[in-house]
Amino acid sequence: MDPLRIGTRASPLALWQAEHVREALLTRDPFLSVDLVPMTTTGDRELAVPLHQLGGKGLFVKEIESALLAGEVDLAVHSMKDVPALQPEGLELAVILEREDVRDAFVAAQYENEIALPKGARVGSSSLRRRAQLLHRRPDLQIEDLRGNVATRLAKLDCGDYDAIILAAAGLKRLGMEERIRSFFAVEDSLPAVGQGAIGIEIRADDEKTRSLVLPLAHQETSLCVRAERAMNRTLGGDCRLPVAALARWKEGMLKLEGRVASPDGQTVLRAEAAGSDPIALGEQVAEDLLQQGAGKIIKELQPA
Ligand SMILES: NCc1[nH]cc(CCC(=O)O)c1CC(=O)O
Repeated sequence: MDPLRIGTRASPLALWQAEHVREALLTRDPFLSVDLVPMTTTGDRELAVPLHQLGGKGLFVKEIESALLAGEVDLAVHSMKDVPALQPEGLELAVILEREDVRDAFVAAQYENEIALPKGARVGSSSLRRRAQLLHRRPDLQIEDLRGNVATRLAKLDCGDYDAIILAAAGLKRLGMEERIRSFFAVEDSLPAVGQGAIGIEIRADDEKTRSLVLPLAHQETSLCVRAERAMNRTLGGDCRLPVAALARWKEGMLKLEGRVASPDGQTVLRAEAAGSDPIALGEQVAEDLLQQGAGKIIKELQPA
């Protein structure tokens, strides 16, 4: 049988995630043959440009989606955080795996957490979402751009470019670098990105063979939560470059979704929350609430010209 080809970014975290999917597939069927096909994306290449200024959505997935559509790979493994709210015609997010830690992590040499940071300290993050929420509480801090894969960002911290940096806990944990985490942000303080901590599998919508192989890897609860967060993002017209945050949780048969849209300077943080059972309706409801409060204006001002 032809090997199943997994398209992935070439970063260590992306390779870990693709390998994780490969192993899960092989656990179910040891006779499968599964190859990884690593690729470099625009988001990996354009490191000099702040994320939110790079034009176009899906900078970390576009090349992989093209390879999928062209039949060069059979499935793509993504960080859900990097996947735009809409899939290209012919592709489908078939599976979302169980979520890792959703929180943002505080990483620093000298300081234990945000409270310990002196006035005017330099914090590295290229995420407008992290920047805005941190500045909301600590307008004195200097947030500076920080791009590159996890190891690159840690190296920039280690050489003294920043007093602290913020990274997703999930990435550090997966890479076995949990000991670098000095503390975790409470989700109330740094509400995560849509899909943060979750891995998704994208396939060609008409590829029933691959679909049946990957479907057993789906995690029901995570799927519901991430679909609610993504429905919110879709309604807002947002993507991971914008100061948009969301977290859905599943409790006793009910979904609870909290969403935020912030101005990049952190002065305005709009918040909305609702509960329900249908993830799409819930996501749309929370988005409508945020739009009522003026989220559209914040998002519009941030769209590249
Ligand atoms: N945009 C890069 C990216 N995409 C996914 C993760 C972390 C892992 C995850 O959220 O699943 C990261 C790094 C980071 O935010 O620190």
